[in-house]
Amino acid sequence: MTATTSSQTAASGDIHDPTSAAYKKARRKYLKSTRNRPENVDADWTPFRAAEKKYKARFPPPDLSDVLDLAAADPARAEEVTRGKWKGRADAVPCDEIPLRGDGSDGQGRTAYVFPGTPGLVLLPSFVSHVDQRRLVRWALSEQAKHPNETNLDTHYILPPRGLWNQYLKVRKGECEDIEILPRATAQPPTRPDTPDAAQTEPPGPRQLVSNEPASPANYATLLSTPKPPAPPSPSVRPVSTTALVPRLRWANIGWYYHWGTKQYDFTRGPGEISRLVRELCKGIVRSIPWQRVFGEAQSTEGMDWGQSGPDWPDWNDSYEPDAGIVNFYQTKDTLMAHVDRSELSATSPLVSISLGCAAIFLIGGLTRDEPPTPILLRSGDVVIMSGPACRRAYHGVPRILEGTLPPHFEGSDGEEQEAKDWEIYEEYLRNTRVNVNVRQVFPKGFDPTAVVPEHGDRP
Ligand SMILES: O=C(O)CCC(=O)C(=O)O
Ligand SMILES: [Fe+2]
Repeated sequence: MTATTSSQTAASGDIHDPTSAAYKKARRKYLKSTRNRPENVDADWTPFRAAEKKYKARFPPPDLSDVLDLAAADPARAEEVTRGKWKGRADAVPCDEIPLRGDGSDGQGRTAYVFPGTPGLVLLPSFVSHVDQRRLVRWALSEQAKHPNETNLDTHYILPPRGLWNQYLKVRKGECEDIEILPRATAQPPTRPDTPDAAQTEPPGPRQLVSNEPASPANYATLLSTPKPPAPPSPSVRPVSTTALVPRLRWANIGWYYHWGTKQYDFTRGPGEISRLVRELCKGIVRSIPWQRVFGEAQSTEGMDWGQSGPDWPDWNDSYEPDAGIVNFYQTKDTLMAHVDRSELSATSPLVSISLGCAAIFLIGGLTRDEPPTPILLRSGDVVIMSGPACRRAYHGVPRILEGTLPPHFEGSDGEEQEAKDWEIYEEYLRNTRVNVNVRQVFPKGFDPTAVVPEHGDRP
């Protein structure tokens, strides 16, 4: 255990302890910010918005007794749960345990949970082995968040060719200077803020999520012909050191490239790479689910619209093929507001979401914001699957990252890791970070994108 670990939950930093500096500071800020607040300000909130507000609250820290936390009942995770201070309840939400397929010889967690209130939602607590969790973190920072993949920082900065994180490792190891990373805008004429292009830039900061038409095989030709101009770099961005930029990394794409301005995939850029590690892990996860137990006769089919070709779940063991996604990097104050992922043509195929590092509150609701969401405490190694018509396009979000919750298995070097020498730099970053690997399938089985001609123009 390192020195930072034992001190992270000391009195000064524990928000739950009314005598701590952290508690008093949060209280002061709360009183200041609510001083002139009109009454009834929350009268019009949707149930989803109300839940977001509840878990976002800095003061008093939210009560998590109605948050599903399956680790709270798992003796193997006791240290992780007690050390982190934040704790929900294993019986907070109605859900049913189902056994996973396979013999369990891989030593991973072998049970999943399904939710009668949200058919198609599957939770696999502690599914990813500790070794794979560390591998995924290394992969996300060192391999995925760099060219030719795109990150949120690429629009505004000229990032080092070896990738921001690899540059940072060199700086931290004393192998090079903490060089300034230059803004992209200096190399180009300034953009007037009122031009249409500028309106399509994703501003620095939290991801902006606006409404878009759901993608489907029927509108694929339109998607192809929608212009997707590159987002212009912000003219107000200043040079910044590598060290200062690392905590501002928010996302990196996986596979097909996403165009934030139109909220559509830019298929003209070709299929981006999808790493073997992620592909095999996700395919293994989907194959391990007894889908019959999730969608079979026992479950209600009411309101389950699978579309013209009917339920596709019986084929998923063979037809599931991840080809896109995003790695999200959250610092402890970051949130992801309620949204629906509907840019993929397949509206039912499993979306596999892997949590790493610090824990978070995940809210998953229904097809509108009016359905009260289910709150789930996601910890490192947990996997969520969103699938089928009631869940794949359900509203969901992450209103809170839970500080001080990095589990013990990320601490210290693992003797078997070849590059164990630099692990402490990863560990330090993870103390304030949650990484989410969010993997999707864009094209439904049997859909041939090369056979479609754009509405106006040539094939990509
Ligand atoms: O971080 C998470 O658990 C969810 C991320 C997500 O919903 C997304 O990337 O669309
Ligand atoms: Fe999402």
